[in-house]
Amino acid sequence: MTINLKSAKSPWSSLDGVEALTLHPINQSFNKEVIIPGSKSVTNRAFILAGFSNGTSKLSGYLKSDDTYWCMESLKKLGATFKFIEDEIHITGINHAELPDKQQIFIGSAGTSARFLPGILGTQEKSEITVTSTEQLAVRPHQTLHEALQQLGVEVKYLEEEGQLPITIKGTAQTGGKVSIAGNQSSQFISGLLMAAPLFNRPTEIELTTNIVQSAYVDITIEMMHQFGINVDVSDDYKHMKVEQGQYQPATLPLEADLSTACYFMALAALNKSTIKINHLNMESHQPDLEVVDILERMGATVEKGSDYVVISGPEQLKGHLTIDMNACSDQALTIGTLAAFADGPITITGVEHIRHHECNRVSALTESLSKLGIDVVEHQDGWTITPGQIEAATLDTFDDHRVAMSLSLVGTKIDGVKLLDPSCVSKTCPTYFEMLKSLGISVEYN
Ligand SMILES: O=C(O)C1=C[C@@H](OP(=O)(O)O)[C@@H](O)[C@H](O)C1
Ligand SMILES: C=C(OP(=O)(O)O)C(=O)O
Repeated sequence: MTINLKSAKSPWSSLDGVEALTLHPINQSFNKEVIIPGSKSVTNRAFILAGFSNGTSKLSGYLKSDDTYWCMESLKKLGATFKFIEDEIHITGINHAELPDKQQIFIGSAGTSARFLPGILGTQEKSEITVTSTEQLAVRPHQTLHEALQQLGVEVKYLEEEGQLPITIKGTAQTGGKVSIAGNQSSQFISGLLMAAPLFNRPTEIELTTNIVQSAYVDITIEMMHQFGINVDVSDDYKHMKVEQGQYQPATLPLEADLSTACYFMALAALNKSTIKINHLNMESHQPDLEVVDILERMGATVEKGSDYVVISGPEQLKGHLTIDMNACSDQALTIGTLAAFADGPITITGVEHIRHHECNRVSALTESLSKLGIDVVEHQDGWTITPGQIEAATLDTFDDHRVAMSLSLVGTKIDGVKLLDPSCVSKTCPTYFEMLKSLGISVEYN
């Protein structure tokens, strides 16, 4: 029996049937403004917390993409209702005590749903929920989270391969209590435990046995749990967290724009001696990819930060001779790795071993892609040393990974004829990405 699917394409995907696209360079500087769609991380947290609140939440600024579509559909199957009213989404939550006795949900390729939902689904003894996904997501790391949930009284059963999706989740008479978990594979495991904790039938204490990668995502979780009425006690070193039992309360919230998506537009300006103003950003955001602004500054870009915008202007020549630890904002390692090919000296990126287990093995995917473009790349276990050189156009695989596609698209804005295969994978988090590039004057030819 195989119940996982190959594709996460949804009614919110774009570029249906487009097998490849070719990019052509800009050839002149531009000075433009853009608005970035909602954050996938914030939207899926808001959908889930609203979906388990006792009332109706009103959210604006949410993201429409494959990851958020399948999260919404899963919550609807569990009993939540979603209504689109003008530019808001109104979500009426389910009481977790009324989860269906038996149900099967499909979460697409979303790491967020895979790590945030199992805990919450394990808060009821009577219900048995099967979680299926794409084949890509099925084989990403999950078992550390599942073992932690088992310590907390949740039953997790593997339906195919040990440690992989699909799984069936069921609560028991006694959930909650103390749990120890490692945070060095994925911060999402910790976020998932935190979000479930108030709904367990005992108070929950989480102890971290390692540091947390991309720990700012845990800050986003704690901040949003607070917005939905639940407080988390955290020690200064993040090693101990304590969550009391409680019910999520509905919230009315504007959701933040996606700072990960914003980075491709900042990088585009930095690379093309151009200026971009990105409006409606939360410049105090916990989203870790905001750190890219400082990285671009180190690479020679000029930065102006406003209260709700940032302006990035690219230099004549991007600077190299840098070592950059990107552990805290590793979703952007591919973006900076791609820009490194255009710098005036080598750039070493460190601290990103865990991205070998994201949508694809991102470390080897960038090595392969830049090598095809003629760039000298030395791959390390936790990153690369990239030495700029003569770049030749090539046809590039996108590994069904939105971040590979968006990062490599940057090369096509400088070098004529770069062809990207399967560009619709950007629909995971930004279905409108290539149309946004076009609106900035970049030539995108769909093949
Ligand atoms: O919590 C979140 O919303 C996310 C956490 C990070 O995952 P890991 O901590 O698994 O690296 C990040 O890469 C992902 O894009 C979004
Ligand atoms: C790793 C990512 O996604 P996910 O939420 O599926 O983990 C990402 O968006 O770069």
